[in-house]
Amino acid sequence: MLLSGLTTSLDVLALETWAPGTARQVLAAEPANVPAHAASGARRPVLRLASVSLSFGGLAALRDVDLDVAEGEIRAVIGPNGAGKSSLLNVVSGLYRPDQGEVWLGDHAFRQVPTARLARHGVARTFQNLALFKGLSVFDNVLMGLAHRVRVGFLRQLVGTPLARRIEAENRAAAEQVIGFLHLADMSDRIAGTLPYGLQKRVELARALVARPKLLLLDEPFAGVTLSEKQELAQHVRNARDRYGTTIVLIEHDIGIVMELSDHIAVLDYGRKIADGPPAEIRTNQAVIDAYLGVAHEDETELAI
Ligand SMILES: Nc1ncnc2c1ncn2[C@@H]1O[C@H](COP(=O)(O)OP(=O)(O)OP(=O)(O)O)[C@@H](O)[C@H]1O
Repeated sequence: MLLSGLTTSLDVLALETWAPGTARQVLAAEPANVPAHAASGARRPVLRLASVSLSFGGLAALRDVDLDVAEGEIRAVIGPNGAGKSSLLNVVSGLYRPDQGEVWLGDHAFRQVPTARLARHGVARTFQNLALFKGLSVFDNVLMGLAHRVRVGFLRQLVGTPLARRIEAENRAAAEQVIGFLHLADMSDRIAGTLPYGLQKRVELARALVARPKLLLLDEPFAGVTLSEKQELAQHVRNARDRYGTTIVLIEHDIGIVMELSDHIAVLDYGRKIADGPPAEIRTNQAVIDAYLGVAHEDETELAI
């Protein structure tokens, strides 16, 4: 418990923190161009993809994709099966290194985002298949969302000290806060694996939010949950953006919920971005309609454009 608890106020110890305006640029494998928003003085996007291409053998999963996601936005990335959605999310979270292009997290430009330092760059993600510790309580699962902030060696030195106790108290308070915010307080002591699937998804959201990420990546957050759970979860996602100002990027097949929830939607088809705009525009975009009608999956055409 102490180990998972020892993290919070050690913002001081974070190796690198997200500090727009003051952050140094790191790890640009090649010299990064100054992005247009910086040159113009416009507010910088929280996430930017610049000409990102990725291929597997001869197969192009992403082709020259640009994407700007503004602070506080809920941005969905949709597209038919195999369009490149997961590839895009995996590039943003550093699991894949693009063949070409850059990913910008605030002021930091990367050819390959360093997965191990994702949290320190203010990014959290959830996974399509739940990645909870099923044998731990809801509370302990949420605490784990803070476990990245302190180095283990330092943490050992701290055990038993007043600082350690203070950090643990702060972590527990942060976990309680987000658990309450997501209406999970009644089941805080329950073993996560015993909860209905929709609630487990909510616990995963709580764990991703506890460190107050600037950017939250949601990988098919509504897959496998019931209709009413979907509505609840969507409301929680919206509340998280409203309360914490979290910028959210989600990939999702349920177009109905995407249309309701998103401020903007980017559409991929065969690895190319074919549209990007507010839901009303996407709904009537002919290239999008053609892309969806070109595949014979009912769940995708349901949204039907
Ligand atoms: N690790 C990999 N190795 C080889 N090919 C891959 C790999 N990951 C993705 N691909 C291929 O890249 C293309 C894009 O796949 P991706 O999973 O990104 O699409 P998607 O839009 O997320 O699809 P889905 O909706 O079915 O999950 C597909 O043709 C896929 O087969």
